[in-house]
Amino acid sequence: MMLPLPSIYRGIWRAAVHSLRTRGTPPSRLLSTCDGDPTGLTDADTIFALSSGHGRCGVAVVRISGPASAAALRCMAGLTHNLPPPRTALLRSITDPRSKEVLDRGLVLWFPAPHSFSGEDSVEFHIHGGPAVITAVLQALGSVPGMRPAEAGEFTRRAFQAGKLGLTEVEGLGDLIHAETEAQRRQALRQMSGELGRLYQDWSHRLKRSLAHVEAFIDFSEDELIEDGVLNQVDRSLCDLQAEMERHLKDERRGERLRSGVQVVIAGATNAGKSSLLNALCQRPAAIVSPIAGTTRDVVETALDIGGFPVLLSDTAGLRDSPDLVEREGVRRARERVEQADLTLVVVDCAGLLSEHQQAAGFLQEHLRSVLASEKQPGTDRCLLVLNKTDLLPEKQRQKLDLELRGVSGLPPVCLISCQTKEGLKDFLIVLHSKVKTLCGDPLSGAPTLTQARHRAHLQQCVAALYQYQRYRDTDLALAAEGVRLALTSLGRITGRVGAEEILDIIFKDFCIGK
Ligand SMILES: Nc1nc2c(ncn2[C@@H]2O[C@H](COP(=O)(O)OP(=O)(O)OP(=O)(O)O)[C@@H](O)[C@H]2O)c(=O)[nH]1
Repeated sequence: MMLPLPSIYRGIWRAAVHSLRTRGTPPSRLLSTCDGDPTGLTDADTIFALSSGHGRCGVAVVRISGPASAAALRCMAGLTHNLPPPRTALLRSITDPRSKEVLDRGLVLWFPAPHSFSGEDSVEFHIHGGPAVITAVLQALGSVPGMRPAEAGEFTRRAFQAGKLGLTEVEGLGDLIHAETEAQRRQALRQMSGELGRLYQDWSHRLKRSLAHVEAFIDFSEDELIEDGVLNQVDRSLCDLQAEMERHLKDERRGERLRSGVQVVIAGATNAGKSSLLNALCQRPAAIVSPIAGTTRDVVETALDIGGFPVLLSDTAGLRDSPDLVEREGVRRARERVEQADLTLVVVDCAGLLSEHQQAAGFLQEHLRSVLASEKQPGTDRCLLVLNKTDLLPEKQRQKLDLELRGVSGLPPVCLISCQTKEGLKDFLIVLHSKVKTLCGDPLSGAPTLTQARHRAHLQQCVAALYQYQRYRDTDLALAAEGVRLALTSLGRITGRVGAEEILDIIFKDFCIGK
């Protein structure tokens, strides 16, 4: 790129500041999560809270963050002169600063700023985890001037404000705390390590660069200070970026599914053994089982861990026409669940199937269509056919059925089970696990995936804004630039950090030779 003379730097800087001020909202500030708090709580306060879980436990951790941390440590751990070496546990008596009564004997740790979780001076007290000890220490801390109990998430908010964590890392941390299965833990840890944040930061940087170039072209091309090829370069860069974002969005919601749980719905005719299957999978009588057709009327949900993947399993009302209003509502709900399901387990009573149908495969295809409410060939990748009650079949017939259905095109994987004898359940679980795994993807392999609907919405806005650039590129460059600015703002809402200063930095870096 051709660069202006040093005397022009100031002009560029002024023009850039001016253009950012006058053309729409600058994508500058940190997100409003950090805005002033109407409750009057300020970041100058030193905050404290029990950071370990509530209830009786061996050791409880009380965390303090803010400018008065050192004072609290001194007065409560009897350290009149020197503070302990940073990040080194020291066994001390912990006393009430008012009465000087010893409250407990425990470990104290000192984390001077900026090398702490929150980026501020911080202290940890590792005390005995009895409720009376915890209450006494928290009350004593409340009596230290400048200290107050922390609001929910305030330590993390301070870490974010101090630039210790990006928004995606903050979200990863939240997910890690809430992770209930192994795969969720892996995904959350990966996000917390900043991989997703770095991907978005890279995109953000490329957008800022393009925006800076377009802005400069608008302001200086008439003075012939900007090379003609600049816009073509921006076109190429934005086109590449858009393709990357669209690929990232085409992930079939695997990361979000893993984060919130795979919706697996058990559906089928009455008395097929759907509730029995739910109970067998969760190993408790969660749903009522009875020989009376139409027993289950509402949706019964349970959360399961299938080989490290989270599953939300729903039993539904048996599908049949009924004059009963309540049952009809149950069937409507069942159909609604099937529509929203990531995976449907279509349960069929195989004893009834054989006695009534010579051609099991043909009947099952028809049955699947009616359960999945699909006119076309039912999607075989989002469903499993579970033939239950094999214990009622003579062995020969069971084998015949197995052979007949193996590899029939147009049918999803077929599992023969008996909820009564548990035969076939192990193999069924293997098939189910593999399905769920495919639906969630491997959280550790490949590029980091989207994990939240929030990210998806902002990214979709980002891509739409890049289309705006393309649309106006040849007719109205100011509107096209606005598209890039909107894209940057949308992306900034994910990462939580887009600053006008950063755009100006890039203008300087790219256009000032010798700097
Ligand atoms: N022999 C045999 N009976 C079973 C098996 N699984 C379920 N049953 C019986 O079949 C009947 C219906 O079972 P449910 O689990 O209530 O069936 P459902 O599909 O939930 O029935 P609805 O509530 O009517 O939709 C009960 O009497 C069960 O004990 C099985 O594998 N073998």
